[in-house]
Amino acid sequence: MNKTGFAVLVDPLLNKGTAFTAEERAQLGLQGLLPAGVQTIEQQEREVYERFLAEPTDLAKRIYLMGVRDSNARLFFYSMERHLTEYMPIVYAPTVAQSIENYDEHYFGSKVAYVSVDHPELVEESLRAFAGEGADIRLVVATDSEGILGIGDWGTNGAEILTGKLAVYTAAASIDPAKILPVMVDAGTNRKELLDDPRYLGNRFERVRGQRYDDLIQALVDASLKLYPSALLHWEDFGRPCAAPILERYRDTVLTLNDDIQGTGVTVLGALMAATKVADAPLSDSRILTFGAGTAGIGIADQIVDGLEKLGGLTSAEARSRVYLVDRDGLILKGMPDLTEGQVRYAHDASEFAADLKTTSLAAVVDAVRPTALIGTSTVHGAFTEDVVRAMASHVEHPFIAPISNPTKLAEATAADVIRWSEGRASVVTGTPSAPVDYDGVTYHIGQGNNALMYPGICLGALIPSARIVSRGMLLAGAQALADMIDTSQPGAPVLPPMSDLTQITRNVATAVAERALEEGLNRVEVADVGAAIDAAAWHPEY
Ligand SMILES: NC(=O)c1ccc[n+]([C@@H]2O[C@H](COP(=O)([O-])OP(=O)(O)OC[C@H]3O[C@@H](n4cnc5c(N)ncnc54)[C@H](O)[C@@H]3O)[C@@H](O)[C@H]2O)c1
Ligand SMILES: O=C(O)C[C@H](O)C(=O)O
Ligand SMILES: [Mn+2]
Repeated sequence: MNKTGFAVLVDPLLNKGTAFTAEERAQLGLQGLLPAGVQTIEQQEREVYERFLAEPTDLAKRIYLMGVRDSNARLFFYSMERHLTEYMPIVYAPTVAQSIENYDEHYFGSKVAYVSVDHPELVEESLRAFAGEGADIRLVVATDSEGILGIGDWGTNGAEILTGKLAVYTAAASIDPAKILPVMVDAGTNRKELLDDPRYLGNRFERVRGQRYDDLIQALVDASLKLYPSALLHWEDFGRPCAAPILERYRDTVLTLNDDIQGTGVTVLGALMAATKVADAPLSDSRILTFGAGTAGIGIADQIVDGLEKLGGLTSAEARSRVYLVDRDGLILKGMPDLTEGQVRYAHDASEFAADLKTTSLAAVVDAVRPTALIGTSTVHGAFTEDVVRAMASHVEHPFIAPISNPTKLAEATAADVIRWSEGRASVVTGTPSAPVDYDGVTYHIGQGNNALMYPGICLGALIPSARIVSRGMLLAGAQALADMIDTSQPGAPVLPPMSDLTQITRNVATAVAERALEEGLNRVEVADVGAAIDAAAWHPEY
């Protein structure tokens, strides 16, 4: 049944507000519901952008823009397309973290589907209710909010991470917002302030673990496969105990992507490949030290190892031996208690090191390991001190240094400090945007090492041929496509393409990923021309 009257105006995918023409107003029963003036989308957009500029704080800007998204999606994306670089840090990281931390003051619930560990039998109904009968959902994005960025467990207040990821999907990959379903998995929260806060809206109990939790996740996977068999399931910001096990359970049989593990892994691998061009060293010479061996840290390690093996020609054992991890208790060594499965893969033998090595000193570990690349996924602000960066730069002419913990306040170092302390020799990427750095007559542009560069393209590339799974080969093809966009001939050039090129990055990644899926025979539909299929699938924010 076609909607009329207010039902049109409150549907963000139908609403045009004051841009409805006189004819449309008559047809849709809107006469009397709008002021007399008729605007073009350009006029509306100018007003949106002026109001965006006038809002006093980043958080106020985000609340305003997401309000536009919720009332008129085409207008929001039309505006985002025009001001992508300015809107990204507001809609997405780092400002999304402020939305979540201040949720109680500003939200009454986010526009997402909620599923509860108490009611796995209602999961299918929740998805149907949110998407509407007959919806053509191609992408399900789920979080349980246990590990939001680096700010931890935010229970259902973490739902805003979904609205941020969704906006990026559509802005970057032109995925029709009507085809994306965000799901807040409510398994409780371990944040005491929330449990004690009368305004908290999620389940008021500690996180449920074990069989009941696994059953809820299985119910979500089952419902998604049943209702939307060709959809990709994207997992975001699950906590360390759950993220990797969920991915391992489903990655070989279901079309699925863990953004923090795989999206981050390919982003950093792409940057590392570009950095080896700057260093004029083969990828196979890389030695990796990852500080913060959790979900993202292990995801990056695994992805780099796959790259060293398949692109660098090392054996799998050789590739693994090039990775060193430091976590809370220092350098990860065989026999340490309570290692995760991922950490065990990279635990080194203590006999490789001097007996008096202070394994909890990052600078001392850098001196012992002599890594070419240092990656920060620890959430420890300032952990890459001057000593650490100078140690990196003393062993390698062009080290790769990636303090990518989010949001900005948790980053291991600033780009400016890393450039200064390495005397302009390090290739740097940061998780949130960094201003260019002037040092010794050169302007250094800093790549944003954020999985936003990759997850839209991987997903689009998997959806175009309706891939059965996201294979390791598809991920590597994506990383290669990213690295291929980098021209390192200019001094100060970044090792990742700029966020302003996000739609082109996404297209290149998607093309490579789709072509690899076809080569590997993972496609469920035939695609003769990937580029034409991407164009045909694209949703455009126009009236
Ligand atoms: N830029 C990106 O695209 C991107 C993607 C994913 C995650 N991240 C960031 O990475 C960070 C980690 O995320 P995660 O999902 O891996 O979290 P996580 O909790 O799974 O991992 C964090 C790890 O850091 C370790 N750690 C904590 N304190 C430490 C210390 N003092 N010394 C050494 N290690 C310490 C923890 O023990 C844990 O293993 C977050 O800030 C997140 O925003 C960035
Ligand atoms: O959300 C981001 O900005 C990147 C990443 O997924 C993270 O968890 O930090
Ligand atoms: Mn994340």
